[in-house]
Amino acid sequence: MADPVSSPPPPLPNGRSLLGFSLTSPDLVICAGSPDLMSNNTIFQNSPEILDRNKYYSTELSLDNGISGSPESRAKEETSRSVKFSPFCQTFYNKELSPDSSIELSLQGAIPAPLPGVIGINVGCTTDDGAVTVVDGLSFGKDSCFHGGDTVRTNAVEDERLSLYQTARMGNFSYCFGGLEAGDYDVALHFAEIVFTNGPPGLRVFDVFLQDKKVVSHLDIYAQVGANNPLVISDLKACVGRGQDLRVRFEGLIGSPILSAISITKDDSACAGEEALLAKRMRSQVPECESPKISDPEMEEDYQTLLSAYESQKSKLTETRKALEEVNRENMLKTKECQEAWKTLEDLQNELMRKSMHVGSLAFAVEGQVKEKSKWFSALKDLTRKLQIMKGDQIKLSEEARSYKACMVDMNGMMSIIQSTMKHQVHVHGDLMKKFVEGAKERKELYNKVLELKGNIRVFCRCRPLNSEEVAAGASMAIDFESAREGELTVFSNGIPRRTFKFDSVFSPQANQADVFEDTAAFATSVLDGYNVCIFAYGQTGTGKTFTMEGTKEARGVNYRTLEELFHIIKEREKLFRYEVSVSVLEVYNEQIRDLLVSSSQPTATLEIRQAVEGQHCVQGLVEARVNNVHEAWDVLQTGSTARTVGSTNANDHSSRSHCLHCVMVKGENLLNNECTRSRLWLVDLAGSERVAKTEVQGERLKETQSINRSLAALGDVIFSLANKSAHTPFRSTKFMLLGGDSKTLMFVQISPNESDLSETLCSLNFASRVRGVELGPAKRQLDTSELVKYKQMVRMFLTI
Ligand SMILES: Nc1ncnc2c1ncn2[C@@H]1O[C@H](COP(=O)(O)OP(=O)(O)OP(=O)(O)O)[C@@H](O)[C@H]1O
Repeated sequence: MADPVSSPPPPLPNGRSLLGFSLTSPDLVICAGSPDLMSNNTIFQNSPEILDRNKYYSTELSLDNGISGSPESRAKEETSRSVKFSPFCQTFYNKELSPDSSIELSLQGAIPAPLPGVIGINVGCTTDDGAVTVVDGLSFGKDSCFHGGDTVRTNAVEDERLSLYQTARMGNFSYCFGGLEAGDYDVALHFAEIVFTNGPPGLRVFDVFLQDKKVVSHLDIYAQVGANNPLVISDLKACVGRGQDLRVRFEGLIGSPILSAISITKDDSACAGEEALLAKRMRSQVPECESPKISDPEMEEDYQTLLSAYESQKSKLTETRKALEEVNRENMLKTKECQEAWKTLEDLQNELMRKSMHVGSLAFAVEGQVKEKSKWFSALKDLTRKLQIMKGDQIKLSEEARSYKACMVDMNGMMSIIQSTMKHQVHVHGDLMKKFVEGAKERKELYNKVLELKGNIRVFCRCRPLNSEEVAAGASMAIDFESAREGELTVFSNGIPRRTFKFDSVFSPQANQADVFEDTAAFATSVLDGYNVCIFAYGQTGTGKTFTMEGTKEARGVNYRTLEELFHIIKEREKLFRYEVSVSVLEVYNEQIRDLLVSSSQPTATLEIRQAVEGQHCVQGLVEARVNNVHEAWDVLQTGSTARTVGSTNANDHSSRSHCLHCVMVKGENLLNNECTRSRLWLVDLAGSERVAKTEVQGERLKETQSINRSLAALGDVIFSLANKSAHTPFRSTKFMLLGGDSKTLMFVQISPNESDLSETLCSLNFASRVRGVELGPAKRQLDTSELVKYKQMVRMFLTI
């Protein structure tokens, strides 16, 4: 006897496998939010329809056919195991299932009953999706008869012919078609990968069961036809017994199964053949019995015995049939009970599934809460620790505050002491400041006094060395510097000492520029103390006036060194004094004043001297360039010097034919008492004095030389006027009145050592000596003006020879 149950009930699904994900995993959230799933679809909204379990588990018992079906039908089953793709699929994609995939077809025991039936379902399609889809003459209506899974929809499949594949069902689901006539059916399944459209293969592998028999195994749609392409597996044979349902179930091996459409058509030919075969077998198994005619009494007896045995067997068979029918009825009842139990079980499973999902989401939420709680807990722990530290700090601070409070009392006492000390100090400071200002003033006055004692007009004599031409010509020295340290020099003529001169300083040809400046530096201090200073070089052409004043880049002269000293003292005094320095450069040429800072391209206006304050004069409209350091000042002075008028004389190839006057204006402010000063430093390189007869010049150059000599004679007037401290300069015709006023004057008298220049040398020395003598001696104050006039006339006479 065969097993009375045609197919075992499917294994009881648990909530976890139904869900397809771990309850505590975040898959739940990801699935719900996946863009591949329709957002308005939930598992609850797509609850499966209740299957007709009366049919699902009904079992037909037949002694005639047995459970496995006839050998013929088994033979047919063997031959019908095949994989068939629809022409549609083959035409468009021409692909086959992978070797791993196989499709099995099993023929169930069937009772022949010619029933019409064609079912087409567009899986995942709802009534909202519109009209019925027709493919290959078969209509596909809205989705029904399903159990489990979710609907999926895609817009990627736009071809109208492929509209069947725009919707699908995904998950572990099954279809159950009830009310079918008993018989064989052809089942065609339509698949398309519309979710994992980017692959790779192997993301979704599943099996298909027909009437609980696996007919397709390890199906991987993406591996077969790629994404958004149809795959049709047709001619899957299913046999439906009387009162049975047709069941198609999908089980995922990797991921969830997916189905786009399903079609079922009745296979009449198979049923007809099966029916005929069944009738033949029925006939062969139940032959008609006729009573044979037996003549032999023994045989008659045997026959009767057999007949009675047959009758008894027949009655037993009838009883057995009755018993079987009874068993069948009981079985039906039990089946009904089982179906009810199954339905209850399924309800429970659904409930369990819902609960599991709820538990899953709760678990997820709890997990989140736990995480949040632990976060808060650690934050709380952190805060507690900080609070403890702060408490400790607060205790320390309280202690410190207490000690500070105690200190404050002492501090207040100290404060009052400090305040009174401060007051005293401020008072002392005021006194000190007053004393300092007075001291500074006193120092200035004393310094000035010293300079005054040295003489307001001081005369330094400097002798240049014999130049190479003079040496080559065998020139002899006319000056002896043995007593130069005492400020004396002796003039020789033909080897006999003719006369000795005494000056404030005498510099022999061996003295360098630094030696010369050593005694000059004090004048820079005087300028910053607010005194006017005038330093000029006087002498015969080519005796080194320009060399002493300007110098060269390698051997800086008085001009550069005085400026350097000036800015050095300004830097030293910067905390006590604020100074502003500006410079002008002008030349006196042919009795005309020219501003050397005005570009030669600009029209030159005749500059005139005006009286500024009592005893002081200034040039109106003279450019004054503001300078901040020695470099800026030197650059400006150099610009002016290069514009100076020079010419060639017998005595000097590059003789200065004009008087070059550099004026440095200093404005000072004492930051302690706000006392302001305004002073000038004149640095004058005079044109060379020379005798007209000696230089043999004529025409313009003669006029030029005469003009130079005239102005130098006028300089004598100015100097003597300074010596007299006369507020009124009697020689207004000279431009040197500029140098007038309360000036300290330093005169460099430059001489030549050459004996052939002796007469010019004597003239210069005499002039310088008289000037010095006039100024220095106490006789100065009682200076005889007739004597002064005599000297001036001497100078004039000498210069015009
Ligand atoms: N003390 C000295 N040591 C070395 N060389 C000197 C010295 N004095 C003058 N000389 C040189 O003598 C030459 C003439 O000097 P400088 O031009 O300075 O004379 P000057 O008196 O300015 O002439 P002028 O009045 O014609 O302009 C220059 O070549 C200069 O370098």
